[in-house]
Amino acid sequence: MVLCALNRQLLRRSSSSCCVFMARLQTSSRRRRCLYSSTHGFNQEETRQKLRAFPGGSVDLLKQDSGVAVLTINNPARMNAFSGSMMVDLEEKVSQLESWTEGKGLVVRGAAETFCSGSDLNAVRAISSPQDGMKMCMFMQDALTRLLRLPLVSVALVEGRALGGGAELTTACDFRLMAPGSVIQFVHKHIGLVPGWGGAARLVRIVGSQNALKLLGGAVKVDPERGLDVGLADGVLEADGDAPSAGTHLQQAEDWLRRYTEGPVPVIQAVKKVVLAGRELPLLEALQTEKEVFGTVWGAPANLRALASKSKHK
Ligand SMILES: CC[C@@H](C(=O)O)C(=O)SCCNC(=O)CCNC(=O)[C@H](O)C(C)(C)COP(=O)(O)OP(=O)(O)OC[C@H]1O[C@@H](n2cnc3c(N)ncnc32)[C@H](O)[C@@H]1OP(=O)(O)O
Repeated sequence: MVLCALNRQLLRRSSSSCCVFMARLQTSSRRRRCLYSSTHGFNQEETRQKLRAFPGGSVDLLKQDSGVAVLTINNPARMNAFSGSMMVDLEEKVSQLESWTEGKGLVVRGAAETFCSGSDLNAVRAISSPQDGMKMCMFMQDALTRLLRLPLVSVALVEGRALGGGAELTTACDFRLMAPGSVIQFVHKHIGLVPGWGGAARLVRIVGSQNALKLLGGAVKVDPERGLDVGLADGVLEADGDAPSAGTHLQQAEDWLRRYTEGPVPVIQAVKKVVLAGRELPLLEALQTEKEVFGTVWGAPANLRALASKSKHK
């Protein structure tokens, strides 16, 4: 009796939070609600203005007809470190991707064959007050959480170095591909910090708490071999131009991603949504979300076409 009541209560609660999760998953042209609000002492617009005071570089978005977009962190003079204006750029590009109804995949990479060396240390020195540091942290946590929650299958193409916030950025993608000679390193400890852009929370989910503790506690240089070993890397690319068939690292990353993005947009987006629900929600809520998403593809054109073609899966 008590158990039944508890179950009913849990189901009611899970169904209402599942609706909230589903609403967040819906792509719309509206700007998404930020992870933080005034109750956390955060004002997104005010933080945007403050960050814009530290200009330099850009974050560039190329949406392609294939349904795969390329997001480039572009500040090569500073090894693609994030200036304040680039943080704002990133959040704006994430907003654009949230309303990209034709999108299926995303490659995140750095310009000039290196990934990203984290926050621009000049900006970090200038905004070293705890309050401003917190605001930057909340702004980037929001942008990177929304990046990972996009209904697109995303991959970080790591060439050169991914340091500090750059290492955190790789964890905001579904997959990581490492080029020969590349390094992912959570260098935070060496500068008296811990990750603040959500990188630690995501790292634990990717490699487990034992490995995360080793990587953060030892500020370990993760090369491709170690990346594969601990489960941080999902693949290693061939050296650019090594085999004529291999193509550039970007082409290799797009080819690698294709196996997950081939197919109708609603189906690919649905796959990402159910995995995301499983990753982020307690089981009952994840099941509810899976049911809702299932309802959007059941009997839909791609499903009916496949049934009519009597396809076999040999
Ligand atoms: C909140 C903080 C945390 C976070 O957000 O999570 C961070 O990310 S803090 C930043 C962490 N990153 C670093 O500490 C990287 C520091 N840089 C380096 O270790 C080296 O520069 C390098 C990335 C290993 C490259 O070394 P090298 O190949 O020898 O080149 P240079 O050192 O000459 O660098 C070229 C040029 O780029 C500038 N640079 C590099 N990284 C940054 C950075 N993060 N911020 C600002 N500027 C950066 C470097 O100063 C050089 O500039 P010039 O001296 O003007 O040529």
